[in-house]
Amino acid sequence: MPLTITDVVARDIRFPTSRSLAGSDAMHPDPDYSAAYVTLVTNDPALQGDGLTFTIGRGNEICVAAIKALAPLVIGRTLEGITSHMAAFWRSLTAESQLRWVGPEKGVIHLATAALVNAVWDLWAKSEQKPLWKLLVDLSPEQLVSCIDFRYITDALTPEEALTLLRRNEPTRAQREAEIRRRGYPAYTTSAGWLGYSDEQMRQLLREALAKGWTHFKLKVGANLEDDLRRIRIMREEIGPERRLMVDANQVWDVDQAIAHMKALAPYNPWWIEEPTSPDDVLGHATIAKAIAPIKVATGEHVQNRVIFKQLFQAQAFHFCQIDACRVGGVNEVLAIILMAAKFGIPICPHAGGVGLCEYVQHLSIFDYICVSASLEDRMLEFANHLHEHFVHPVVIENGHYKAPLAPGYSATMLPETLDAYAYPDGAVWQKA
Ligand SMILES: C[C@H](O)[C@@H](O)CC(=O)C(=O)O
Ligand SMILES: [Mg+2]
Repeated sequence: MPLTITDVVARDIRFPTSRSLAGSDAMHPDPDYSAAYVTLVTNDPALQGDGLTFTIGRGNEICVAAIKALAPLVIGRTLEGITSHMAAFWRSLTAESQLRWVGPEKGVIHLATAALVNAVWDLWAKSEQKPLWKLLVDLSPEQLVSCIDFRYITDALTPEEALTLLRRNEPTRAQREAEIRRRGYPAYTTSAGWLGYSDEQMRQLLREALAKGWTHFKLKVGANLEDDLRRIRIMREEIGPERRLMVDANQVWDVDQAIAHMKALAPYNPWWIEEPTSPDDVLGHATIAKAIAPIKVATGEHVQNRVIFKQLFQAQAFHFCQIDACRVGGVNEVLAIILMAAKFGIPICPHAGGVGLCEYVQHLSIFDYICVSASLEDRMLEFANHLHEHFVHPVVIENGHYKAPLAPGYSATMLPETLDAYAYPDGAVWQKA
């Protein structure tokens, strides 16, 4: 009997993080970290696929509705039927003849696609008894390329070029895998620098983070210049002149404002400015990047699909590619972006400030290192220290590094008691509120 998806359960899970201001930034001062959470039920009671897409509260119910709209495209399909034609499966979701109109390949419908597609990859990895990164690492270059829908990107990356990029490092995959299993993947922390934290709280968290061995720190900016200057001075004082400091404006500025603001912060030696302006403004990013050099530009958590990433690469508009496991349409599209980044020589530093994102992106960076980039230079995973206790296999951090996850799957499976208690609006946590 082939493994068949018999049902799709979509849940609205929300955590009241706005009460502590964890996750706050200049554009999103009160996020309730949330997940539109998918379970693929199969004809094997011992095997299910779990996936999620990340939102920050209100609107999560819209993602759940979109998942329900896509579910009939998945129910009744066999895992083998999907995985043997991965690119066609992905296109069957993103190019569905009527649903496409409410995208295409962007916004709520694409977030929902990510939840479903990631759940399929989780199911595949669990059925192979491998963590997702290892499933990817064990696929041949041909198999990896066959997972990608190249529509709209062949002017930047052809399937043949993707194959060449993957074959380049194939003979040395094993040594990098051994290294990652031994040392883990380097990371930076965002957890001390949320915008809503007081100066005292920030100092305290920075001291704790330094004691734990963190060497790279991100600070939220963009409220007003006076506050930003005070907060960046505090962070520099605490971490010293050598450690890396990155700032993140979460899209609040116009292009000229971003340039002026970053010139004012330049004396504190920020390494990158993240999301200085609208994520859709490719040429605006390029203008900012030119004007504020040597400060670099990072973006990606709101870049909606591989097409906009393609333009950012082509226009030399950014220096760090911050893929998000849920913003684009799941693992398949992430593979396309990782390969384009390799071709254009841009390092991948995934976005992970959200629930479940750290659990996800560790797999993507480990795959990138072993199979594609073969380099750790200027590459780091983000770490945000929230809500990991709700996962069956939470991330493990040691001395500023993610340890390679070893449990089968894509690591986004939540505990059953979490799914009950944090269900919105009926779970105990929300009923009490
Ligand atoms: C609303 C989120 O917490 C956002 O601020 C995360 C983010 O920008 C990041 O982690 O980077
Ligand atoms: Mg950010």
